[in-house]
Amino acid sequence: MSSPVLDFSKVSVVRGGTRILDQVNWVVLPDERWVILGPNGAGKTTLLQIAAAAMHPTSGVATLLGERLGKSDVFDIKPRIGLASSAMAKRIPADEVVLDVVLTAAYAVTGRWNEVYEDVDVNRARRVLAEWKLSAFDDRRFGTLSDGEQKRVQIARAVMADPEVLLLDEPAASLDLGSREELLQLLGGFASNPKSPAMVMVTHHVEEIPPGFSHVLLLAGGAVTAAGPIGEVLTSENLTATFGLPIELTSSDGRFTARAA
Ligand SMILES: Nc1ncnc2c1ncn2[C@@H]1O[C@H](COP(=O)(O)OP(=O)(O)OP(=O)(O)O)[C@@H](O)[C@H]1O
Repeated sequence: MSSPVLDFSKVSVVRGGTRILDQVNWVVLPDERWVILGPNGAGKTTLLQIAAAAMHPTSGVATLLGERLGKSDVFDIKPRIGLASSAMAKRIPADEVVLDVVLTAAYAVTGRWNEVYEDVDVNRARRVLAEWKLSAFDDRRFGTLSDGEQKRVQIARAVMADPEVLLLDEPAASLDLGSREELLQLLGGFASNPKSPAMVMVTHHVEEIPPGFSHVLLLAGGAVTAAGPIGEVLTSENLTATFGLPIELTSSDGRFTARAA
């Protein structure tokens, strides 16, 4: 068995006297694609922050890519992790050209400064932009793109550095139906490629789970209500327990729909 990319053991986070994460145990292997699902305030973003080495647990042990958080230098771990989130997007200058937004990821900075880019990096950035259907936008300024295009640029930027794990915080939030479906198709294609890194995606909606995702972690009140292969764990019963109201789940062709029962 290959080594885990993420290994959480009894991870808890306490902030201002509130227990935000409660004894979370979670293991992610390189070929797995996880969805983290749960209601507002469940602790999903906090869990992702730890997975991104952006926050340390109050107690418990988080091991990222074989490095124990708190014992290893986060500056060694962070470049190996790709993170796309709206918080990250806010740090991208609105007047930055899309090609540079992606290119700067190779140098772990936001905003072009004095770096001299190698042809090999420029070629890779163009390839990644094409992969995320962004070739037509490479000379556009980031701030002029639609929400859907900006989300794809964020992901392309995270993929550019060739991460060993790709973390996506609500990539489909605020997208219209067409943009959402376009993004889910791209994410599904990426997830199905065996060469892609491990993936973890936070979402509020089962409708936003791309086809090809393999596992789900359900979180409520900071605690895991269920975790494991999607086929076993994503059930009406587990969603009912997680969201605290009767929910009926239906699935078709690898996609899911949920509504109050
Ligand atoms: N510094 C803090 N002090 C106290 N409470 C905090 C702090 N940071 C976060 N919280 C609380 O922790 C809980 C979990 O937050 P988190 O953002 O991880 O949840 P989430 O599942 O991502 O929520 P959402 O779906 O609404 O984005 C929330 O109730 C939040 O108010």
